[in-house]
Amino acid sequence: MNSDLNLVPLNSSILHSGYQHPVTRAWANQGRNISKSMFMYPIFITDDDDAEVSLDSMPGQKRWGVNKLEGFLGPLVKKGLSSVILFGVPLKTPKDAQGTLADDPNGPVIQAIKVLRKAFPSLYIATDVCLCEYTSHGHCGILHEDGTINNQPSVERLAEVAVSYAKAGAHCVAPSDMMDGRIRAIKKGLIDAGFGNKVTLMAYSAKFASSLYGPFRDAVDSAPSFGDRRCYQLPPTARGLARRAIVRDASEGADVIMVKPTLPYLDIVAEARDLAPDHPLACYQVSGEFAMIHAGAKAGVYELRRMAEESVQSMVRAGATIILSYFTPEFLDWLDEPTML
Ligand SMILES: NCc1[nH]cc(CCC(=O)O)c1CC(=O)O
Ligand SMILES: [Zn+2]
Ligand SMILES: [Zn+2]
Repeated sequence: MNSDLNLVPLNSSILHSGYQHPVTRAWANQGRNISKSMFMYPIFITDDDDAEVSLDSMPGQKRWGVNKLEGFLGPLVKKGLSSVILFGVPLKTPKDAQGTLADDPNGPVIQAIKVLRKAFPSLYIATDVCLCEYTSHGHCGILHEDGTINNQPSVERLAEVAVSYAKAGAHCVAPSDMMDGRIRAIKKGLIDAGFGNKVTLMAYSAKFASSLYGPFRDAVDSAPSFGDRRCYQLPPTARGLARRAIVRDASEGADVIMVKPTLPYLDIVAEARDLAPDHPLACYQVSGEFAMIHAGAKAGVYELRRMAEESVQSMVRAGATIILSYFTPEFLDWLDEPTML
């Protein structure tokens, strides 16, 4: 008696022959490999110049003072670190409703840009642009009396901050606030200040209101003092809004499109690849994803390196060309070792 299986022609029923050897597994990779230059390392810089403070919720990550940056990053640059993204963490100076500290010339981010430009001439320096680390209320924009977002002054302030970072020497500004129209406002600010063709604008375009930002908010002390971010970060179910935000930001002048978080949103990464096929596409593997991968490894669910590699491989498969990850230092080592294919 013939089973259905026997009706399948022999040549199309066999796949193992195409990947039983490490060499054929390498050939099965239909596209790009993970490479060192894809990685951008997020760094927390605080306003205590000699600080080196471990973060409980993010294994191996620290809050750094500007005096420690050269010693910390030197070995990583030697291993091939090509880019960083800076987050300011002011803990000593009082915050206000406008986020005045965001572009304080003596603040940690502007100081760090200058130190890093000097110490590592080849290192590409991006800066996160947002107000939540600097506002007394912890929201990403400026508020009306009733606590809702006041969009126009928010985008004006964000553009001002982005231009200050450009003036200090940042190669790239990356607004993560999710205010409407901030890409256009920042692009215009950069052009008017003479940075139009010098500074990259990386837009956190599809940024979802996620549970996965918890460790970051601990790290930078930026949890909102009331309410939440659901009026400006995207609802997790909103594929349509994500698509519109990606198209809008590309049309407003973004040089790079970002999707964040990554693993629960790989479909959106693939959408972004289609909607903005000619833009570099960044994926932010956020603090909660990093913590989750560590926690699973600690619980014996999987081996850390394999899971970290699998997570980044999935982003690249979906279309990512840039990976923001707290695993960057590990990948600089792993990519020098034989792959695990
Ligand atoms: N605008 C702030 C900001 N910029 C980057 C992250 C998340 C980074 C991470 O979790 O690693 C957040 C947190 C948030 O929006 O609440
Ligand atoms: Zn913010
Ligand atoms: Zn609300």
